[in-house]
Amino acid sequence: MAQIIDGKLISKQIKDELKEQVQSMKAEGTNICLAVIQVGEDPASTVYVNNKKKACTYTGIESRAYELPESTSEAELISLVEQLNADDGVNGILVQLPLPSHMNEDKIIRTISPDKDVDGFHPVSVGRLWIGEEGFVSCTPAGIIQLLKRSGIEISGKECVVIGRSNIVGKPMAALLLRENGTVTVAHSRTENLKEVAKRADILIVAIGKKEFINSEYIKDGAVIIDVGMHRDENNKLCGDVDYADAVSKASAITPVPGGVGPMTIAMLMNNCVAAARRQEELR
Ligand SMILES: NC(=O)C1=CN([C@@H]2O[C@H](COP(=O)(O)OP(=O)(O)OC[C@H]3O[C@@H](n4cnc5c(N)ncnc54)[C@H](OP(=O)(O)O)[C@@H]3O)[C@@H](O)[C@H]2O)C=CC1
Ligand SMILES: Nc1nc(=O)c2c([nH]1)NC[C@@H]1CN(c3ccc(C(=O)N[C@@H](CCC(=O)O)C(=O)O)cc3)C=[N+]21
Repeated sequence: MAQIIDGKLISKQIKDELKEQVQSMKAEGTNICLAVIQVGEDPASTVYVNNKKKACTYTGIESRAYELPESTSEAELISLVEQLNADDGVNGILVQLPLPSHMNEDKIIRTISPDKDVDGFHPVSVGRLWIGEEGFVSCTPAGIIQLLKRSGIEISGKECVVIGRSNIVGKPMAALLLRENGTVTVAHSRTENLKEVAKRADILIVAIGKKEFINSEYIKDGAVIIDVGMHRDENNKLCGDVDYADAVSKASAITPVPGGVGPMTIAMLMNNCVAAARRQEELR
């Protein structure tokens, strides 16, 4: 029987730990505030943004929501980000992705001050991660490391295969597994013999963006399966990049969707906000 890794429960534990830290910081006069910017009304983004607001309320972090119309110009968005960079009352800035197609996401991400980059997407944060300096780490991969550690799964020395090489999931995931002394392979759409490559994994992280793509044929007996994917099926039910019903028979541990990686992303965002406020306090 596979161990079901309960991301909802583990994320609650982390949020409870953070809640206490936020309380004691508040008692010493440090308020913590996250600014969340959403451009347009993509329904999936609205769900995620609302989950972030709820987590802020739960942990005692103030959240400021900026809901901008789809028609907002890039210059207007940049000017809002610059204003928030300069605002001492704001500790973290998150611009929800994807942005409308008339905007250059990389340019917007670079506008966010690296000191307030709680998503960990700024090139400065990415560089710090790869050279092992302290900095903000992308929330989804950071959450996956917490899931593994808190489930008692050893990373050091293990064969870790990451499928997907996006800047926000696959690449930072590879960096973190390497930092934890895993032996890391990154696979992608040009990988030959993906099944064989995936089957090497003791720990298989799947971030492809294709509904239920990975089944038991890609899985070594006893592997740990982490499913980052997020989709809705024909019946509007959430599902992942992994065919859970099939994969569960081979895995020693597996994350469900929903209730796996998703809630951890939000918990790590809260963690990054607390860290941002701490660092800014030290710099003052
Ligand atoms: N739960 C959470 O908190 C989060 C969930 N997500 C979800 O995770 C998934 C991945 O997100 P993201 O990384 O942003 O996605 P991207 O679309 O940016 O990247 C997908 C990656 O998968 C690779 N890929 C695509 N098709 C294949 C294939 N057939 N075989 C092997 N590799 C393939 C691509 O390769 P190539 O580079 O060659 O094109 C690319 O590197 C999505 O479902 C997304 O919704 C994302 C962020 C957070
Ligand atoms: N700047 C930016 N930062 C992000 O971190 C970011 C982003 N843009 N754009 C989109 C992706 C996706 N993402 C998720 C967050 C929470 C859940 C989550 O809470 N999932 C729940 C279910 C949610 C539901 O009910 O739909 C679960 O898996 O149990 C999922 C996905 C953050 N992202």
